[in-house]
Amino acid sequence: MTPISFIYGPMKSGKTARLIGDFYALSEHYKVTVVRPSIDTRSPDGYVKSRNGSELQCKVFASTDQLLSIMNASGTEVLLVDEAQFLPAETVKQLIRLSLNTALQVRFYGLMTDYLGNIFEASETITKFSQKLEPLFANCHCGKPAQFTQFTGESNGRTIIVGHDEEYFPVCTHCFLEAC
Ligand SMILES: Nc1ncnc2c1ncn2[C@@H]1O[C@H](COP(=O)(O)OP(=O)(O)O)[C@@H](O)[C@H]1O
Ligand SMILES: Cc1cn([C@H]2C[C@H](O)[C@@H](COP(=O)(O)O)O2)c(=O)[nH]c1=O
Repeated sequence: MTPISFIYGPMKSGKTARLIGDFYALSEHYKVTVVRPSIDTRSPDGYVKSRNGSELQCKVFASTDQLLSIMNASGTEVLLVDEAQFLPAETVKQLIRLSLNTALQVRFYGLMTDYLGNIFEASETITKFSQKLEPLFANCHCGKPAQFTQFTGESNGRTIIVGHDEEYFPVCTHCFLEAC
C-alpha cells in the first residue's frame, strides 16, 4: 500500500463517505484508526458523518501530541484523517516522518481549496508529500463536475467558517470563476 495518500475534493463530493468505505475494506487486513481535528464541528462528537447518512466512530484530537498518543494506544497501522485541511502543517509533517520511519500508512481526506480558491496550507503540504493523489468531484448546479466550493454567507474576511452547510455549494470551474 501507499505510505501517504490524499483523497481531496470540494464540499459534498463524498470524501467522508469514501473514508467510511475505506475503513471497512482496510480493517480486514490492518489495524485502522479514524481521526479528525476538533476544529470541525460538522460531524457529531466522536464520529465522522457523511451526508449520505453513514457514520463511524472516530477519535477527535486537538494537538499533535494527542494524535500521537491516540495512535500509540491503538497500535495503528493505517491512519485515516478526515477534514485534513484543518491540520497544522507541523502535524502533517510529523505524520509523514512517522510513515518514513515505521510501516505506518496515512490517508488524508479533505478540501484542497477554500471558497476563495486558495489552497489550504495543510493540503499543500499533504500534496507535496503524497505518493497518491485522488480527486473527487461533486455535482455543480449546472450539471458539470464540481471541483470548487462557493460560499454565499457573510465571511467578514475569514476563510475558516465551519458548519454553515446551507451556505456552501460545490461548483465547476466555469461557475466558480463567474461568481468571483
Ligand atoms: N444534501 C446533500 N448535499 C450533498 N450531498 C448529499 C446530500 N444528501 C446526501 N448526499 C450524499 O452525500 C454525499 C456527500 O457526502 P459527504 O461524504 O458528506 O461529502 P464530503 O465529505 O465530501 O463533504 C453525496 O455524494 C451524496 O450522495
Ligand atoms: C470551503 C470551506 C469549507 N470550510 C469548512 C466547512 C465545513 O465545516 C468543512 C468542510 O466539510 P466537508 O466535510 O468537506 O463537507 O470546512 C471552511 O472553513 N472554509 C472553506 O473555505
